[in-house]
Amino acid sequence: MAGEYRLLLANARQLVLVCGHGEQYLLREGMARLDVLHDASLVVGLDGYIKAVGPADVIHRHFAGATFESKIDCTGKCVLPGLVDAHTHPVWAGDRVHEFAMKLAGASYMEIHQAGGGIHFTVEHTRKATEEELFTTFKHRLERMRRAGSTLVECKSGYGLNLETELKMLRVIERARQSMDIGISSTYCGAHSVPKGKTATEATDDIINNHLPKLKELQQSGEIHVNNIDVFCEKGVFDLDSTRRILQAGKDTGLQINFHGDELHPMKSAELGAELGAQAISHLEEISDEGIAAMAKARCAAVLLPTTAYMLRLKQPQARRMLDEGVIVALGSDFNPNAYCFSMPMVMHLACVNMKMSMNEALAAATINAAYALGKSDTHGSIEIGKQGDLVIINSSRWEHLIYQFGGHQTLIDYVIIKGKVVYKNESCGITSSY
Ligand SMILES: N=CN[C@@H](CCC(=O)O)C(=O)O
Ligand SMILES: [Zn+2]
Repeated sequence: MAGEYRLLLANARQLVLVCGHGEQYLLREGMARLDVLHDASLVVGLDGYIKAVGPADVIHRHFAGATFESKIDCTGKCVLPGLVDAHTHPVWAGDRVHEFAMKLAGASYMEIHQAGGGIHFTVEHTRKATEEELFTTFKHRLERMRRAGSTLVECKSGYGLNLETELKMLRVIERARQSMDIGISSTYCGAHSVPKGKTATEATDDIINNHLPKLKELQQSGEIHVNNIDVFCEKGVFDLDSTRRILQAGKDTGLQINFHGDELHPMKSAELGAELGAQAISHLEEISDEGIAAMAKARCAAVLLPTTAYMLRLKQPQARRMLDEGVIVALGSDFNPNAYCFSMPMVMHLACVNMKMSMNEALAAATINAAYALGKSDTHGSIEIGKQGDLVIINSSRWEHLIYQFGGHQTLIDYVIIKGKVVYKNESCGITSSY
């Protein structure tokens, strides 16, 4: 076939499609048995979308007369879909390394929060930071996520709590969305905590009467693009009733519901999310049996966050139980000043070891199911014709090394590609990493 294309990935030892038949998400056997091609090639068009994928000899014959802007020889290497990070808090000032020391010494997350630290500490610093300062650190964090293989990232506001700073954060996210080669799903999380000086009811009223109408106005004028609405539904933060009011109001303005629930205490958040038609709920360490059944029935994705359970020494979310009962399980890094981790490969490793997922399940949860949690599985999360050419090339002959080598992704990942464009190339590209 003649014509001009953006990229040819040639002769990959393994090309991990994840799925190949337009699936929106994977469950049980679908997750357990991923689609993998051997000795395969792939073509991305000038528009950044995948045009062909298949056995190397077939692709090379078919595209014999074509020209490519770039060609990468993947002999002996593996190609995977770009990873999708379904939960991050990446815009903030004021790290909390001192609180990490306090937690190691025995303080709980909520003890620090109730004493005015935690989210409150970060809010204080984020309110003072300029938009430029926030953008600079955010950009750097997105670059680090990309180097670890993430090509689509959910990004929350939530360290402003007042309208002015929430909008500042959303503008910073919008700037990255427009100026950087990375997929972003933007989340308004003004109900991340009850701001000092307000009751939860006052904060709820402020969000519904002031924040959401302003957000709608800015969405309509095209100044910002927000995809999801989030609330921290937790004892001592927003109770079930306030959560319901905020999420419903957000849904009424056209946002997808995607919120924090059942993390530290059983709140019946899962049941609420299923009832409201939430696209996803995160955390769920304390989910009830009824909540699991309700989420499975409502096709509401469970975004599990292994770093949080690990760092806060919480009980692990019941991933096995959810998988067995037909819940759509996704993964996120939860990058934030409490859980400082950019790396989805490390998240997958923790999900396997601590939550007892298989490597196939973890990869499906970090690709197609994470894309589903963001309402983006039409374009992301698997290697299929018509989807975005978002790809990761690792220098190993078996893709599982990406999970197996805990912290090894920095050496393993040779290239990260978004819409067929190389956005990261490893300096030490070419050195084998399987030993
Ligand atoms: N649990 C609520 N939100 C975050 C933590 C945010 C923070 O502590 O700054 C989470 O998902 O873990
Ligand atoms: Zn979170």
